[in-house]
Amino acid sequence: MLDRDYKEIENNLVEWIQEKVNKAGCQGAVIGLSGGIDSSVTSLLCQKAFPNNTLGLIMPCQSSPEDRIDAIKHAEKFNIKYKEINLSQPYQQFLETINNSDSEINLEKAINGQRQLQDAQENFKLALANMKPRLRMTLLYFYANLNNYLVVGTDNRSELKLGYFTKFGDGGIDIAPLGNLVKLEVRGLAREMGIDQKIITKAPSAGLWDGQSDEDEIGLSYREIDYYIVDGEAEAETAARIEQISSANSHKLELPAIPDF
Ligand SMILES: Nc1ncnc2c1ncn2[C@@H]1O[C@H](COP(=O)(O)OP(=O)(O)OC[C@H]2O[C@@H]([n+]3cccc(C(=O)O)c3)[C@H](O)[C@@H]2O)[C@@H](O)[C@H]1O
Ligand SMILES: Nc1ncnc2c1ncn2[C@@H]1O[C@H](COP(=O)(O)OP(=O)(O)OP(=O)(O)O)[C@@H](O)[C@H]1O
Ligand SMILES: [Mg+2]
Repeated sequence: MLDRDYKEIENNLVEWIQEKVNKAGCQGAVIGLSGGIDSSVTSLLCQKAFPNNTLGLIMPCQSSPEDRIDAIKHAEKFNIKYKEINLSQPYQQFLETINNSDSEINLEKAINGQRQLQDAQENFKLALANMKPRLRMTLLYFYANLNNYLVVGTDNRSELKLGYFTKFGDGGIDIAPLGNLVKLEVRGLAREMGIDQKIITKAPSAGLWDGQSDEDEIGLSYREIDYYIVDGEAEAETAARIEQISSANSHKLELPAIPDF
């Protein structure tokens, strides 16, 4: 699986992005830059496809300062135009508005700047966390509208199979160039493209709360997930778990249900 011609994949994806953007009658691409591997690879592909019309947006939202630095370094290393727009305050204001308007919920902990939501009730934690990618999506579309660009998503095949993304958040995109590559293949492509080693080796994280890790939250390693997706190889229990998660989240890749009567 890992033994693929990544140079050829890179060239094909650059061409594919050009085709999709041109076919849409658009001029370029806007991408959220997180300092993680998926957005680093995607932004570099876009930069190669549209050297003068690629925009990276760094959007901290009570997130890791180190990831922000990694994103800036990546953009500067590859000469990717970027803007930084900090969403921590608007996010905070959303929470305060909910808190002041809805007497049934108490968001005091979150409002007091407590980034650690680990202790919160699961529903509460996800409801708060998922607002962050949805705010980012709003800004990405602002810049897409403004510049006649497409919003280029970073979702890979592993995340799409599991539905491991926020509906209408990081899943709210126009095209997904990495959508046919599993995470381990994205790493192969990143090495081929000269992405920083630090970005390639950092633990995948949605960065929605302190210490979040994809593999911990999913309860499976990308090695297990990817070998199952690509080769069908997995312990029976692992395979069943992947299919169960995938099926529960399949609605995220479908259009809203409409009555057929
Ligand atoms: N059967 C169904 N048919 C139609 N709609 C259905 C549905 N079941 C739920 N829904 C709707 O979907 C909502 C749940 O979906 P959603 O809001 O996405 O929320 P949910 O899937 O619970 O949470 C998002 C997950 O993605 C992870 N994530 C997010 C962002 C980035 C990354 C990353 O890898 O970087 C990972 C995050 O850590 C979390 O585990 C429900 O509240 C409901 O509105
Ligand atoms: N702080 C941020 N600023 C801008 N965009 C962000 C930020 N955090 C997340 N995103 C966007 O959301 C996408 C989904 O996050 P995700 O964590 O899956 O990808 P990643 O960070 O690029 O790679 P990894 O999965 O290895 O952490 C990112 O690729 C990026 O486009
Ligand atoms: Mg990340």
